[in-house]
Amino acid sequence: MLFSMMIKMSVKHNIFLSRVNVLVFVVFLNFITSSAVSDAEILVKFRQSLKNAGALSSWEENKSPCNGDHEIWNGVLCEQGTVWGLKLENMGLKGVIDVEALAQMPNLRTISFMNNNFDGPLPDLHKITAIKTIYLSNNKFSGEIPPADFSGMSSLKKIYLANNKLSGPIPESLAALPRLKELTLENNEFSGFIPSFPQDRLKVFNVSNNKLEGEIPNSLSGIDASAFSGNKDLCGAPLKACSAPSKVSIGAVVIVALLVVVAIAALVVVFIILRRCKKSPQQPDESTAANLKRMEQGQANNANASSPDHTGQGKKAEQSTKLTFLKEDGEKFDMPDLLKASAEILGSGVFGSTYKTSLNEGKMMVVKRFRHMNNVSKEEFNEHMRRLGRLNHENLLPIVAFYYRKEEKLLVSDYAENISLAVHLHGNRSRGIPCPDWPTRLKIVKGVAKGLAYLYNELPCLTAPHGHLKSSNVLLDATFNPLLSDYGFIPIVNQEHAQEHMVAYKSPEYKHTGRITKKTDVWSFGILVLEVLTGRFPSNFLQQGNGTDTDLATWVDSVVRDESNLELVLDRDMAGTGSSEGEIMKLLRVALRCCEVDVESRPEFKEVTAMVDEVKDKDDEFYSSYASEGDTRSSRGLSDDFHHVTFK
Ligand SMILES: Nc1ncnc2c1ncn2[C@@H]1O[C@H](COP(=O)(O)OP(=O)(O)OP(=O)(O)O)[C@@H](O)[C@H]1O
Repeated sequence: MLFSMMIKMSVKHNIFLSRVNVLVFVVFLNFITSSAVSDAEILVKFRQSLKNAGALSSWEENKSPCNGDHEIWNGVLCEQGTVWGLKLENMGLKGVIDVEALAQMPNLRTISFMNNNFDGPLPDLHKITAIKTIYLSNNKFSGEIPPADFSGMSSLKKIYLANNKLSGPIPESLAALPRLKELTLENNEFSGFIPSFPQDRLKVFNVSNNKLEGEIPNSLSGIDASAFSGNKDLCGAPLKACSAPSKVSIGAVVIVALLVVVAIAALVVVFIILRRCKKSPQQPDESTAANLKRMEQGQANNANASSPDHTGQGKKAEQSTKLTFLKEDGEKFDMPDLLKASAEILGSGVFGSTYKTSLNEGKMMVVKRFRHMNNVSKEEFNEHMRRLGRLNHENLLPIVAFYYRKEEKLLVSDYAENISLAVHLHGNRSRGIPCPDWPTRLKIVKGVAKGLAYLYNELPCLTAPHGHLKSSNVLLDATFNPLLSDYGFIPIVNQEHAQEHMVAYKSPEYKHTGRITKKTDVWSFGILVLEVLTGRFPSNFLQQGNGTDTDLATWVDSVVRDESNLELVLDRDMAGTGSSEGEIMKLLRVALRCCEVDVESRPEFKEVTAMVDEVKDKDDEFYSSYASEGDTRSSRGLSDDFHHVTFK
């Protein structure tokens, strides 16, 4: 308060301040911001080794990252003017995590770099000795973790490393951590035995879908079996008992030795044949590879600056880059028209990168590259695109044109002026990104429901008509009208990629039964509405396979069981909520019903649309009758312990 008053005074009466006053002010300023300034310096240095760090452009060394408990910089968590956490999620970050820099921040207790593109070995985290929670899931970290990498980290309570490509043994030093409560290592390539974690301390534990083998340590026998599923050769409680080792007879040893000799001989023969074949190699499809390369180069050049290709090679590439248009009306152009303009990268998603570019007349277009649709033939792809191209609804982003090549596909669409819901919910306020108020959020939710209902009607053959509903795929036009994007892709995305990345495959039913259903999009819609109302990233709330449901819905459900707690879950930045609590609660209950883990109890989308239609932006006399039935609506299983899923 005093600080802001002084700033105001200094601006207003600047010219009247005496030299002495200025001096006193500067000394005072230095005194109260000294620790924040040093955080700023460290973080600016930390950012230098990151790539694709556009989301951190608010990090300016001469500005403090925090104002009291409020963050000024994007992605920092503040307490009493100092940075206690970094939450750099979903930012497409790459490069090197400068641990040396972070180790200099005495108050740093939590870091999350989830859902980015970091690769290479896991950073040497034990240098940040006082750290309590580390979230690095959903990146591309790979390689072995040295056995002693976590030694000495006596404060460490939570480590999330799921969905990376980490390999080798699970480090012994992890099992030796004295305070470790939560550990997720699922969907990696860890091999060998599970070390012996001390009994009864781990509340969240998951090592499913690795290459682990051997007997599960006794201390972990009480954990749900799903936490160990999908491994190479694990046995013992909670899985089936290990079979006793059988005695090996001399005869068996002789047979195995003989087999080995035969196998080696066969390998030698194959080797000789291969060497002979090498003398007349088959030529690779040069033209395809080269054309793609040229096109990629064209795009890369254009991502930086306007650079039309005047070479003969460029001409060849132009010829091979014919766009197929999906609508009769509307301007026609070709790939070189898009590539001539200077393109700006909007971001990199799970399918590839997305660029904004402008046509000759200045019309903004968006080109999205897909790299994970290789298994689909040209005919299938064309047919599916034409089916999507026939869709027409005010809440769908139309696909204007597409381009097919075996190795990659491009989709062209109009540019949505206000980018996406994700940007407005989680974007940087200090960069002038407005925060939508309650009526705007309700308008967006209603539009999304309409768009989704239309998809259910028009694409009845698709199990999940959208399949990838999330806030960055809800684009916003100039009037904040929502436009769904990336819909209807499930049939054309490579299965393994879809399973790993698409929202539909993260639904509870996919986790439990390996299937998605007609109600999977209903679940995604529920999660999206909760994100809209709470302002929280759903990916911060991971669902674990050990019996404790810890998703965003469970957390909200457990807090608003007592409706007077509504305020505790609502986004604090959402304005315009006065006299609307009843209606907000109504929408929240609809969202929770959509998030029923049990697919049977989850409503059909038609029902959801009707319920959303009823929500108004102001309370009226109907609210009192609604409130009396409110608690009976949700039958979700509730978790007592939801603290471990909140970021703090
Ligand atoms: N037509 C468009 N107009 C404006 N912004 C867009 C458009 N299409 C995509 N974007 C924005 O560009 C960014 C990158 O989009 P992209 O689709 O590549 O990634 P994503 O939505 O984050 O992830 P995913 O690949 O899973 O959909 C996102 O912020 C997205 O909202």
